[in-house]
Amino acid sequence: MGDNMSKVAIIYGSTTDNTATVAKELSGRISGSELFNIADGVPSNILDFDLLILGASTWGLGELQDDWQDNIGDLAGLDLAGKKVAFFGLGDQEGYPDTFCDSVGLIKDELASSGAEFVGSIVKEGYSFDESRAEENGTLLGLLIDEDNESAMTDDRISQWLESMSTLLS
Ligand SMILES: Cc1cc2nc3c(=O)[nH]c(=O)nc-3n(C[C@H](O)[C@H](O)[C@H](O)COP(=O)(O)O)c2cc1C
Repeated sequence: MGDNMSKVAIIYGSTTDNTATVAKELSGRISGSELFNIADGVPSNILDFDLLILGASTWGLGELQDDWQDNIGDLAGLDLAGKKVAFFGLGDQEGYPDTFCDSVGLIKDELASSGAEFVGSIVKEGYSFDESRAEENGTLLGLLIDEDNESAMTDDRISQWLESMSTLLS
């Protein structure tokens, strides 16, 4: 690993472990990345990282996962100028087709004036939801995973997303 490699933090919030599982998978596939649970608060060394990969599930009807809800204000209060931020979200397209992975869009909105540059959007292909705050103009704001209905697609979705991120991760 060279000195120029981006330092990557993966920060997740997860209620029933699905987002945690994907976060761990990403962490295993992004060499040198560090993994944090937002339930422990915003990492004290967060400003040491170049790329923050933020992962959240969606609860209620389009609501932010609880641990993110408790801590998003602290993250949004930081100056993230010069940082890149990417997203992944866990949701249920069949049960919640109008709020699929909304948490991703909610976190992005909270960070709108943080100075961060948002990266990791990907073409929407092969999903079956109606509406999502994680979608902007036909593009997905990040990696969206549906463990409830399409767990067999998770591995490929992760691989395709990491491939699209490869220049940022090298
Ligand atoms: C009560 C309840 C509400 C939910 N609301 C949404 C929702 O609005 N949008 C969505 O995409 N998924 C929703 N889900 C699905 C979860 O986000 C999904 O199961 C996810 O994988 C959970 O991830 P976690 O275990 O990391 O918390 C809901 C699930 C439950 C049980």
